[in-house]
Amino acid sequence: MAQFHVIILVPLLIFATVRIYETLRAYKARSSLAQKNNCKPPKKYPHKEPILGLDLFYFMVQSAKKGHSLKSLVQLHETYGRTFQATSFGETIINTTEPKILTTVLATKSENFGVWSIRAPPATPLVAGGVFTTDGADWAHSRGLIKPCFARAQVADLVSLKVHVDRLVELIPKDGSTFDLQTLFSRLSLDSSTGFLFGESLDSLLETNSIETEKFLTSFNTAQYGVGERVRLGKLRFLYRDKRYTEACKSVHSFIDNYVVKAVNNKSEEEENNSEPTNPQRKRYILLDEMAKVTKDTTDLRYQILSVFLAGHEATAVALGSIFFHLARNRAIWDRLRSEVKAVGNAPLTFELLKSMQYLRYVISENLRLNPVAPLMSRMCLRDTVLPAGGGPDGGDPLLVTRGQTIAWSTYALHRDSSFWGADVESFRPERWEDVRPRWEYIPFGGGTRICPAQQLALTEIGYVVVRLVQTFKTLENRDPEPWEELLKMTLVSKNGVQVGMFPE
Ligand code: HEM
Repeated sequence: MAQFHVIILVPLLIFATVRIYETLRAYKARSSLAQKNNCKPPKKYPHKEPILGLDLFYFMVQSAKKGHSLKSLVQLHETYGRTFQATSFGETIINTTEPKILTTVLATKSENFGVWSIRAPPATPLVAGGVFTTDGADWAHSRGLIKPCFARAQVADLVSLKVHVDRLVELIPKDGSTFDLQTLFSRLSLDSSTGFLFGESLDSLLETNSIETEKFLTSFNTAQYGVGERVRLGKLRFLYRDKRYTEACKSVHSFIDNYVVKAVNNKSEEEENNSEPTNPQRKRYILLDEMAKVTKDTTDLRYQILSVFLAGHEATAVALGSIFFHLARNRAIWDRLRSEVKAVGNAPLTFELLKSMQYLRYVISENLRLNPVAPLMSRMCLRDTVLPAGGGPDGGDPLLVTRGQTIAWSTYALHRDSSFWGADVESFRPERWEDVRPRWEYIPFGGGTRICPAQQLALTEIGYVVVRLVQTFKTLENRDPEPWEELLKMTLVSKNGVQVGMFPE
């Protein structure tokens, strides 16, 4: 018996001693790092329940129910400053809108911060790999796979987009009757992104969807809703047990696998015969075809492509929706935009022409300021790191963040910092872009190493769609008496859609 105790107790004692030693060593190293760099602790949220931080969680849940999550975050920053520490289910969260911290986390020391532990667990099994959820070497592999496809040559490919926009224009009632423009933009974005990603558009604007497409869309919505719920639940995500979620993920995989197998077979055949694609549709840049040049692993390809689809399939539609939400409520802005569009006459809408239209750029930028598509972002700290600001009572001193802490920022709140943007932060005023030159105060596409690879593609597509609609319709009328109400999914959309009436030229 005594021998048994020794066998059990000695290893336990050694293990405990090693752990205590390691903890003390880490504590000492952190203290000396903080001291050497004059780090100060950040301002703290005054939790009533400081262990799990349930009071703040409850406040945010109530805000979400009222559709005020983002406004509440702005208020929290107004009260506690650009950087403050809070607790969420026992974990430390550094909330910030400090540009100096964002530069460090996203660019200069980005290798010390990751997304895997934040994004991968809730997104599994829908997406188990790929650019959006991985870090380190896996992320570099995925980013390398998609890079060639987002090069400028591809961005300027507006021929395919024209076909989809023609269909959208067809579907808009010409007698001024009320309709939801947001729904049409969602279908446009879906058609254009699937064409570019899979090589075959879902053609949802044709209203002749196959049963498979309908099933895919329903399954994808269910799966995406499930991912959203799991993100919201955080550590408690194990409580989310919905069989429909697992079934939907399987159904999405089987739909995507058809495209993957087709792309791999095509590429293998071309490589065997040393030939070019015979199908003219596949002569343009298609993300899946480009990826199949590098890997023929169908499971890897499934997650690589789904990852990009998840990140980007609705972003353009969301941005277009909020632009028209504001245009419908601002006659003077619509008129000024029309003057600029009229001035270009019938010139072909190329990448260069769209880029040269200054007021169009102002309208798009102002919209992404006021309604950033991805309003909430975060990173997990992977290695102890000294941040250049965020410490001390006014947040002006360096701050040490340690492994396992989360840095969270609300792009929505950052874009409403009145000390940079002025007192009229809540106004949709494209003219402000005549004077402001933001750097890290404005990051609708993120920044640094993980900046959105599709930024140019998205801006070109948005510009093209706006110009086409302004060319085709002389009047845009708002048919929704309500102000903007937030609907926070993975993206930020208008809860009531974009209810408008339009009259052609
Ligand atoms: C207005 C449109 C869009 C906006 C505002 C936008 C914004 C963003 C933002 C904020 C990020 C996160 C960066 C980070 O984690 O720090 C991101 C990442 C990403 N976006 Fe976009 N995006 C848009 C359109 C698209 C489109 C159309 C696609 C693809 C077709 C796309 C593909 C991606 C991918 C793959 C990533 C992950 C990059 C990485 O982690 O390395 N985005 N985007």
